[in-house]
Amino acid sequence: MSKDSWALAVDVQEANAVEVRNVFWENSENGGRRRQADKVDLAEQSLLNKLIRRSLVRNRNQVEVLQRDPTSPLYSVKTFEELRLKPELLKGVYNMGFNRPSRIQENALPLMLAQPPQNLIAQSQSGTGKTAAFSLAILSHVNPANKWTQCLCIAPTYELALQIGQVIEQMGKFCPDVKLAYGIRGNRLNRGVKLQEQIVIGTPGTVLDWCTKYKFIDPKKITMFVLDEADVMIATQGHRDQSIRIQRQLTKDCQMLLFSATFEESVWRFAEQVVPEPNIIRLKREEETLDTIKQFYVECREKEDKFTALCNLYGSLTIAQAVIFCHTRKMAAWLTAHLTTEGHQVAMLSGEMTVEQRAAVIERFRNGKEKVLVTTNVCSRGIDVEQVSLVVNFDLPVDLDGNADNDTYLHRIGRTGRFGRRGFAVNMVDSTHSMDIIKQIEMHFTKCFGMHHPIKKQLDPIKKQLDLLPKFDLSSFKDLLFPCFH
Ligand SMILES: Nc1ncnc2c1ncn2[C@@H]1O[C@H](COP(=O)(O)OP(=O)(O)OP(=O)(O)O)[C@@H](O)[C@H]1O
Repeated sequence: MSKDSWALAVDVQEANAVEVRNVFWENSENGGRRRQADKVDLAEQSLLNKLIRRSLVRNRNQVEVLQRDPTSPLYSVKTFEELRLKPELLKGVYNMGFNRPSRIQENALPLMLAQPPQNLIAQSQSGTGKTAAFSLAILSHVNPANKWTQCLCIAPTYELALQIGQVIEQMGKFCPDVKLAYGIRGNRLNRGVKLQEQIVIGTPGTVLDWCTKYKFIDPKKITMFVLDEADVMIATQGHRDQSIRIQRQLTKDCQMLLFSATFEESVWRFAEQVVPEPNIIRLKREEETLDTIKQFYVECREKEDKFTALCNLYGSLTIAQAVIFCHTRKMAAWLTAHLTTEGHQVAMLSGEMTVEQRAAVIERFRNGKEKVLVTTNVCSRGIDVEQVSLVVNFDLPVDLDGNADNDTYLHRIGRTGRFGRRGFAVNMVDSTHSMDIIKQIEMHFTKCFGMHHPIKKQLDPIKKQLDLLPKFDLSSFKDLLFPCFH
């Protein structure tokens, strides 16, 4: 790869842009330079998260609750029984294997089920139980005897809407009279029909058409409106306005609930437009640190040299599990092909794969079928595999200007303090520029954490203090890495 190649910082983009791109320049055959983009949109990322997640994301951060009426008592529940749910619904919850409410559910559920109805804006990271929470609120809210739509739920894409629908169907398994319909493109109904399903889940465009153009739904009879994935919603062209137009059709007594995994200023402004007089619940993400990570760098001359270094490390990589990060999918493909030719079994995540294919690769990796995963930054979102104890930055993370991308570095190798899993990071340095980047990263984290987290060139001097992964054989690292140093 050319030395001046660069990649966008994913975290920055996620906050600002419509889509996440990993962009790079490469020399084309006719000598010109070509721009390539590895795109993953936020809705896909969110779907990927849902497809691969089977349990709650553990989180120790405190929930912040901001009540509209600060004088009213703050309810929180530790058990589902306390919510006084219909028995068939409680059975559905237990049937899903939920024993007790998650952190966010402890506070959000009593608020959502309160009488008179309360509006809510809730933010917590992906996987903390938001979907399950509002699914329970929806099922508890609707009256099965009334054969009209009472609850509208909108999500950014067809696939995300289906995921929510599946949770509601599973949770409502013992509530046979509650029905749901999907307001998604391609789901055509005859003109003049009035929907009898109590719940409609869909995408903003279709749901808006069903309410206004086709009148399959009477928006004045909607008593609960749920907007999921607000951050993804506003990043999708048109969805923001359509969501607001749906909301304007509803009565002022309709209960409005909005959920988001992140809360930048733009999401906040949107949320305030959609949810009047809200109660607010926030659960902050646990900070990642480098405290338990041993970091090294290896000096190489060019990519072939980096490849040799990697092959030398390979035996150690596969004792535990490793993720290797490349700038671009082209580099990831090159590396995967070469590792495979050498007889190594590796998995690769690539931007060309469908979200289902990516989920399947992550699943196999999680189950240990492959020990090494090669990926680009963009594709790696959604991977949180506890047994990954080694991260290799085959290419160092840089931002648009070619400077060190510290956030991405932390995201790749950092761990949440609580679980404190030990880790090991190897950075491949192949130019004076990348040496400069490694220095920038080191300085940044020293300043930032007020503590020196050295990125060592040699393994040997600190080898003795490394009580690393129990099964890790460091001697092989040392011997095999050194040939690569200048
Ligand atoms: N109380 C609970 N007990 C055990 N598991 C739960 C509980 N609530 C949710 N889960 C499970 O945790 C996982 C994440 O939950 P959920 O999908 O509701 O989170 P989320 O915050 O909506 O995530 P996303 O933002 O990705 O949609 C799911 O597999 C879900 O079945």
